[in-house]
Amino acid sequence: MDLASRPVARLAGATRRYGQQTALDAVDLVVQRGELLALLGPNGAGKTTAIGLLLGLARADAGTVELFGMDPQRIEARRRIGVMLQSAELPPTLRVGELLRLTASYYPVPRRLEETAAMAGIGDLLKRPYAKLSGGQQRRVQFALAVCGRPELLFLDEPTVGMDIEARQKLWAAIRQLIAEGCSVLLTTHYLEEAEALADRVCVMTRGRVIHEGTVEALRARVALRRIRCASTLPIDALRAWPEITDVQRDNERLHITAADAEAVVRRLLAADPDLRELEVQRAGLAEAFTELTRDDAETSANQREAA
Ligand SMILES: Nc1ncnc2c1ncn2[C@@H]1O[C@H](COP(=O)(O)OP(=O)(O)OP(=O)(O)O)[C@@H](O)[C@H]1O
Repeated sequence: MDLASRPVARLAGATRRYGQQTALDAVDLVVQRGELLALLGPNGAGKTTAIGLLLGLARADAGTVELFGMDPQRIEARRRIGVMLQSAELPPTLRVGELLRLTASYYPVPRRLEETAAMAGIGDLLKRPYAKLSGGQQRRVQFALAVCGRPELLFLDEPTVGMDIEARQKLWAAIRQLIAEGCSVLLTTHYLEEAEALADRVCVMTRGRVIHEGTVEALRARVALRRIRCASTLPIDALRAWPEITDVQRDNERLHITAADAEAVVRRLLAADPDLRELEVQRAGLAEAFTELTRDDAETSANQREAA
């Protein structure tokens, strides 16, 4: 395999246990060069554990873990990554500019300080002590520290938690710029719109296992649901009784309906309410697909437990 087509990070059959708890159960996962892979899953799914193995913070009990084809604890591998974890313990008295200079000094070809600061939107914070910043500002500084070394692979563990909408949009733009430069990214997030906005591929985990892997489109397509919106006075209790409808909510005069067979529902709606207006039909998004997948998996596991 030539170097360019080799994955930048790889878990193969990786298992990690904590006492009786299997946090990762024979997980296969690869991050290819230049892609953004979003790791999704409910709390406790094993996302942080998977990242911890790839960072060499913990060892796998079984299976293979590689960063650039090497053991993740090798310094040659570590110099090529940038990391933004959920919690960061940084020296509180250092000023932001000092922190950036110090971190950049660990890398062979770091970015210029001004470039990093512009990328993370922290140009006005460089002289401030880190501990005095707001939570959202600290997250931006942590992002700057993760990218200052011009990493080939960036780990972002729930990077936009605590950020306001504007800060989140700016961070997304910076991530897109990094991808355009050829950087690979492994991102975990609970915001499905974040995965939808950024990811080439998504990997959905629950209870230590990967239950789906593919493009955002492929994940959406696994759920055939459509979202129907319209303005109508039809009572939702009556609509809930229609077998074609999966879910229905009312927001003032607007109805929000989820259904697998949208055409059948639309025909029935139009027949039932001649005054119906503002009809819209859309494919369901990642949120519905994700809920459906994790519910299916929970049901399958419950059935397996019953059968055992
Ligand atoms: N150091 C540890 N000691 C004991 N159990 C742990 C440890 N780290 C993780 N676990 C357990 O392993 C499982 C997976 O946890 P992990 O933090 O990887 O999940 P996650 O998908 O990152 O969750 P979240 O979305 O809440 O961050 C959980 O059941 C957790 O309790």
